[in-house]
Formats: sequence, structure tokens, C-alpha cells
Amino acid sequence: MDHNEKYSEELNVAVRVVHMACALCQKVQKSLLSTTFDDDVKSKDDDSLVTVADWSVQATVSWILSDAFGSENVSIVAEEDVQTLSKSDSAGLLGKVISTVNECLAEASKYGLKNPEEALGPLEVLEAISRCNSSGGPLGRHWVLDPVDGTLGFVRGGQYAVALALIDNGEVVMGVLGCPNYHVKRDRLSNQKQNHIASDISMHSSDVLEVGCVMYTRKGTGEAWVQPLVYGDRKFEWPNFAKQIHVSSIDDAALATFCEPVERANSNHSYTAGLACSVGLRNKPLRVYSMVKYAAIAQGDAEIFMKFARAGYKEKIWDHAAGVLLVQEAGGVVTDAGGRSLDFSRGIYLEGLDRGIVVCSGVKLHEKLIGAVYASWDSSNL
Ligand SMILES: Nc1ncnc2c1ncn2[C@@H]1O[C@H](COP(=O)(O)O)[C@@H](OP(=O)(O)O)[C@H]1O
Ligand SMILES: [Mg+2]
Repeated sequence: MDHNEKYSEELNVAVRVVHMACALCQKVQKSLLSTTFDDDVKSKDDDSLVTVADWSVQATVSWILSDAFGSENVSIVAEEDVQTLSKSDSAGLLGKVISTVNECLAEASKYGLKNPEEALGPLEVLEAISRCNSSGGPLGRHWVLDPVDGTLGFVRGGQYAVALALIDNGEVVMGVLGCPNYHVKRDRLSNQKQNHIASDISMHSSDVLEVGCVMYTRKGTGEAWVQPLVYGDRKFEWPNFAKQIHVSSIDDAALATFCEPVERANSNHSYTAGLACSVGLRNKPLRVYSMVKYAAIAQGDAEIFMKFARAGYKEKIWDHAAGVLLVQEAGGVVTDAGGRSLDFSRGIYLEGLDRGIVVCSGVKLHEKLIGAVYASWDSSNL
């Protein structure tokens, strides 16, 4: 097969189903925000949150991938399981998931995908969710899904992402990132000269033309793309106004902006502030939920993303796979804090990750930051 064609069929289905998932999430987020914090949000054993949207997206993506490629050919590594959902007191929640999934799948033809002949019942929905129990590894193909990344951002009305990637023999070969509250810039849609650097990537930016986008890429193409979400009666038609995206060309630390998680529990803000200071970053950090941070670097809205989780925390592949490839193909650099590439071949965790994750628009900023980590680590108490 021509290199240019490799994984294009997988990409075609993945982009469409991520658009469907974004529409699903927008609906659920709207209804969550318009009611009081209720039963639609649950705490998991590790105290993290899960919502109707997480399970519904996972079921939808699982069903569409299995239908398109045959369930016997599809291995999916994904964040959610059916434990909470199968409990006897979760009947109401399961009912909501089932209707959300069926509403979403009923729209599949709008996105050029096949919908089920009949609405799915409880067993089929639970089966679609629990089928995503692969643990990845170095051999063969594995889809990697985070149905709602940044669940905290999601329930707070902020940024979140739907992330779908494909790993082939241990390498991420395709990445699709749906960002329902992240803007596509006006200049990118109208092809004008790109001269605006966003200092605010909230959903209320003045730069918004239509809120929400899907970014995608395939490994080795050197290209990454963004499409706006599909609204109203419009049908998704490839390439759906796709525009190529590139990382920022700023390599002067004094002009660069870095992003990091909103939650202190997920990354050490004082350590990154120290690094920022020592490499000469002057702008305030942009604190953003979810993998939208990778999206921001990929389309040039910021230059750096740093994440330093507490010692002992193991990063999961679904929190990074799609974002890492997007940044790389858009021209950026992603490594751990020791300067080595992330290893997606060892199961559900990024095993062997050295200290933290450093994402940059270019090598010059990246070298400075890695140097600063080496210079400061011993005294950092991390
Ligand atoms: N103690 C911890 N340290 C670092 N990351 C954590 C963490 N606990 C959870 N996370 C991960 O951080 C993700 C959110 O990223 P961010 O903080 O950048 O918004 C979560 O994704 P989910 O929201 O999908 O569970 C989760 O996977
Ligand atoms: Mg996540």
C-alpha cells in the first residue's frame, strides 16, 4: 500500500466517530450544566469522576469501530469499565446511557457512517463498553480511547477532549482529538495571514467563529489538520473544511507561553514555575483541562506544555497518544523530562517515563527546558 494511504480508512472512520462523540458530549454537558449536580456524575474508586458522557462515548465508538472493521479485528484500550454502571442502584444511569448512545447512533448517517438497524438494548450497550478492555502492548493494532478526557473540565463547563488513537506494533500511527469547546481560528477558516496568538483559550474567546473542532493526523505524513464541528442540518462531508495546522514559530522564551493542568494535584505548579523562570518564560501559564493542551501546541496557540505529576503516578496511554502524534506531525517535539520519547508499547501505562512530560513547538525551547530540569531536579524535592 502507498505510504500516503496507510491507515486512511481507519482515519476516515475515526474522525467521523469523534465528530459524533463531540456532538454527544455537547448535549450532555449542556444538560449537566442546566440541572443541579445530580446522579449523572459518579465518583470512581480513585475519586475521579465519570459521567453519562464517558460511558456513552465509549459505547458509541466501540460500536462504530466494531461495525466498520469487525469486532474480531478490533482491540480497544479505553478508560471506562462497566462496574459502576452494572450495580443494581445504577438502573437509572444505565437507562440514560442507553438512550444517549441510541440518540447518537441514530445520527450516524449524517456523519457518513452506518447506524444500527435497531436501537441497542442494555446488554449490547454494556457489551460495547466492556469490549474495550484490551491492555495494548507491543504487538498488533490497538485503538486507544479516552472517551471524555478532562472530566473535571467537562462537568465545570470548561475544556475537555475526546481522544482516539491507533497504535500499531507499539507505535502511535494515527491520532484524532475532538475538542468541543476549543475554537477554530477565524484566520484558519478564511485562509488569511496568521498573525494572532491567542492569550486566552477559553470558550469565550473573541476569536471564535464556531466553537469546537476535531484535529487529526497520521504518523509520517508531516501534516496535521483541524476541522470545525458540524452544526444544525449540515452533513459531514469529507474534508469538512479541513485546514492544516502548524506549531508556533516563536522560539524566544521571553515571548513563549506555556500550558499546564488546572489541577495542582495533577502537576506540580511550583516546580513548573521554577523551570519557567529559569528558561526566561515571562508569560503567565495557561491552565487548561485535558488534552486540549496538546491541541493548543499543535495549532500554535501556545509553545510549551509541561506536566510533572507526583512521584509514583503512572501516566496512561489514552491521556497522551493522540495529542503526542498531533504535536509531532504539526512540527513539535514531545519527550519525557529526560529527553526520551514516550513509550506506547508497554500496555496501558507509559512505563519508564522519566519524571514528567515536556512538549514544545521547537527544539530550541525544548533543549532549554530539558537542561533546566537537569539543573534543578536534585533540589526540587519532587
Ligand atoms: N494524580 C494525578 N496526577 C496526574 N494526572 C492525573 C492524576 N489523576 C488523574 N490524572 C489524569 O489527568 C487527566 C486530566 O488531565 P488534566 O489535569 O491535564 O486536565 C485525567 O484524565 P480524565 O479526566 O480523563 O480522567 C487523568 O487521567
Ligand atoms: Mg483522561
